[in-house]
Amino acid sequence: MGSTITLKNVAKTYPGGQPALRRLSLTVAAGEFLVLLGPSGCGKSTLLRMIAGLETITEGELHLDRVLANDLDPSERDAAMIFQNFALYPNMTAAENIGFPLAVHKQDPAEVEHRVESAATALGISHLLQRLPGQLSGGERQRVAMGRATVRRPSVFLLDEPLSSLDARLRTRLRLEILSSARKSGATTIYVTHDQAEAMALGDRIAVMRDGILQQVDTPRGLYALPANAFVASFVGTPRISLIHGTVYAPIDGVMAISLGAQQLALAMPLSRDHQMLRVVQGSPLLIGLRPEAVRIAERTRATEFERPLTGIVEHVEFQGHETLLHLSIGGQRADVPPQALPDLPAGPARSNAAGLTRKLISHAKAAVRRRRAASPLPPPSSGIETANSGELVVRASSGAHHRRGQHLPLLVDVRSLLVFDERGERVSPDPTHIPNL
Ligand SMILES: Nc1ncnc2c1ncn2[C@@H]1O[C@H](COP(=O)(O)OP(=O)(O)OP(=O)(O)O)[C@@H](O)[C@H]1O
Repeated sequence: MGSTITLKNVAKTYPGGQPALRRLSLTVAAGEFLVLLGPSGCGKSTLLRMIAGLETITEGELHLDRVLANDLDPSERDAAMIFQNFALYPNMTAAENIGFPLAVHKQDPAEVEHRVESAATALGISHLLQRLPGQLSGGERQRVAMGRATVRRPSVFLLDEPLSSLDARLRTRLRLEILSSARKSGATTIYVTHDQAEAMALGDRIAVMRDGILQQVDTPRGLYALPANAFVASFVGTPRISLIHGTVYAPIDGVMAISLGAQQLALAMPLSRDHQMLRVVQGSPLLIGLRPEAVRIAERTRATEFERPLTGIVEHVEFQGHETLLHLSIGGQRADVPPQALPDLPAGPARSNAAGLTRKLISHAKAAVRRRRAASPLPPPSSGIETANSGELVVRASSGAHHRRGQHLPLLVDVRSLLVFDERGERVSPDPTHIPNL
């Protein structure tokens, strides 16, 4: 059975360096498969190595099954780790490499043979057991390495980008094998990657990190539909979310709308609770996030009660086989993810509590009232769409459809699917208590 891994305000600063991890708190349940996801240098490997006992913890506490483990020797942690380039003993056969951790502990040779065979069968390498590493392909060597890590049946399985040196097809196959082997063994697994597709495919939950700060921990579905901030929104999902600079207009006696530059989206009346809350950020610079599935190509006469029309000019056509991606100009300005990493989540479930968000929004209210006095009315839709800042909106088209550069396309946007972030990149809509129906 796997161990519960608890990190409490864990921090790491390498000698003479910047903090690599800042006060990170996280609990991984026994038997859970957690993926650590983030760009290069965000501290993923550091965290994994601290759990394995290969790196000291500067501050905070690590508990394995509620036992304080900060100073436990790696051999006392019942954890196995696999690295990107796992070294096998070149003069030992695959069978001897896999059985090595058991032989070291002087296990009965018959038991060693049995365990090696069952590990090799699970990984589909029984026929390779008598070969030396030099006689194996990269993928086969990696499976032997996995066999060596799993043969001891550790409580904790730590994988640091184990598939990144393999080709895409093999990677897809091996990641399923890793998943099924982790499920069978019941070990608690932490898997490091910077590949969001791999993270989405594997994780029970995904912990997204940036600059040594935990940004969000959630299921793949939760991360996609309700990203805590613009960084998470843009890191998760293919194709990437379109982030466009926008503003909320909330006239006392008119329809509330979101301006995306040259075009506007009137919000559906009566306003949803999420959209009522947007009143307090009116006039502020915002980032509006549109996932491709929030937009469809259709004439305005086909609009449902929640869809609003936009016009897009095709800037680039990306044929993907099963679908075509269209990069469109809508007269808006593409927004970048704010450069500063947002501070760690508060401990516990407060983040998913609507009251927390409401409090935060209300704290904007005074400033909003001041801005409202100065706010200019909703600008009239402009007659032409500037394409200088081109291709800010990405939408899906069927692979059979033929589109060409410069074509004007009628679009419908489902305003219930808008993700709205403040200037710092923190999500202000929708409300964290429910998931938009993407
Ligand atoms: N031994 C070390 N001494 C000093 N600084 C280090 C050391 N190891 C890592 N760092 C720094 O700590 C930060 C986090 O590194 P880490 O390897 O944990 O990131 P990562 O997210 O795993 O990156 P990658 O995906 O590229 O492997 C980086 O800024 C890195 O330069």
